[in-house]
Amino acid sequence: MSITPVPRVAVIVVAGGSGTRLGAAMPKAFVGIDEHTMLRHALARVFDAPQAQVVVVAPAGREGDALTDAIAAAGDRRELVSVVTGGSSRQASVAAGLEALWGDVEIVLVHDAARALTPPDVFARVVRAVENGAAGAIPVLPVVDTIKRVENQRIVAAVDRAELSAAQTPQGFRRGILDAAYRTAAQEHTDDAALVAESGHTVVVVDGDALAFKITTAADLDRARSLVARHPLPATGARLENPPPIPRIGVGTDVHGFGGEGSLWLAGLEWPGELALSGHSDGDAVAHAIVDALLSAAGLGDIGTHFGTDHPEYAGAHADVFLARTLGLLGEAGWRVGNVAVQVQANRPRFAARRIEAEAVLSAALGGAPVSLSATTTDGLGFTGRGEGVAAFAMALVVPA
Ligand SMILES: Nc1ccn([C@@H]2O[C@H](COP(=O)(O)OP(=O)(O)OP(=O)(O)O)[C@@H](O)[C@H]2O)c(=O)n1
Ligand SMILES: C[C@](O)(CO)[C@H](O)COP(=O)(O)O
Repeated sequence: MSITPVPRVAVIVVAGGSGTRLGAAMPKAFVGIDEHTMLRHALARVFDAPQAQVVVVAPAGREGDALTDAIAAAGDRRELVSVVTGGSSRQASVAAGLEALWGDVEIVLVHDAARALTPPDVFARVVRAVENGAAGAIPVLPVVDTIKRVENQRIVAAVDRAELSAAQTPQGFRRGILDAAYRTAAQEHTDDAALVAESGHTVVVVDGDALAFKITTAADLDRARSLVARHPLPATGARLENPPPIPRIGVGTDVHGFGGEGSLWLAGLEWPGELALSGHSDGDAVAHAIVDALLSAAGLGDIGTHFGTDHPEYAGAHADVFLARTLGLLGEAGWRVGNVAVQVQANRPRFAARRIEAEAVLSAALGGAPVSLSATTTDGLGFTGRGEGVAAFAMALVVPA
């Protein structure tokens, strides 16, 4: 009985670009989608299929960061990973990756780190097409817009979109064919299929995937962030099949001093006859601590990110405005509120008689999510004990919507 050997597959993950169109303060592959970088997300999906070798192409000076991401994604397959330094174009970066391939690799996939959410199925389709005899295979999606050829701001022709496809990665090739195409390339191309076609080989297409979109602009990054918020990466090296939706907790604190004008507003209630707190808004430390806890749980920054003093619309605003906006931010990112617990430290006001009322008001502002409130004094210690102000501490749980 003869056994057909399984071809050795390598993936070159190109992460060497600067990301000028994204305009972040760092090379694009190291921008965070959540607590993980774009590169880490791309590699998690690469490692979700068995590979013989993974070569990461990093921008000069960021090789160490790339190795950290690669090791985290590889888990117990650390020995498959290497990092090389990229070049001044994507093509030069792929060429650097090709130099690092092991001698026995037979099929090479080239993948953009910028297509960070590409599902493992797409890799499998590309490998299968090359295993079945194609010189090269790339994933494509149909073009959905009406296409025009434009010159000098004028339409000069309509282009039949049925003839067009949008190319994605990973792009896979027989190793010898890709090596030769890179050795003989006469010009710069934006993808590998173009070099292989230029060298006289036929490249076939397989179905692409909407999730394999390239993170090119700030809007693409927002889209990736909102998708990942609902399905975060599992722990180091773990497989991605059916990732469980993980709830997240967050913490928030706030402090305001007495000395504001008008009435006291605290925990969403007005307290006639009590000293007012000072602040850009109404100084409601309880509401603000809850906002911080919810934003922290959803990984959406903190109150200053969304409600800073540079937002005049929040001057004097009460809890309902802050909490409704926070609920909206969470919803856009794919989260709903599980519950909130908040504790106030203050000599005054006395919460015992109005605790239930405050919980109901805060809960209503959060779309009905349970809010529990407790209050304490500090035995005369600290600024709250001296009656100078109020402190609040909140914890929140958010769950995927
Ligand atoms: N010198 C380069 C340029 C690009 N790439 C990689 O090629 C992929 C596709 O490129 P693109 O999205 O165009 O990335 P950038 O070149 O970084 O972006 P921009 O064109 O906006 O500067 C990315 O994963 C990018 O890191 C690379 O490895 N080396
Ligand atoms: C390789 C690629 O992602 C396939 O769509 C694309 O060609 C990269 O090109 P870009 O022009 O540098 O974005």
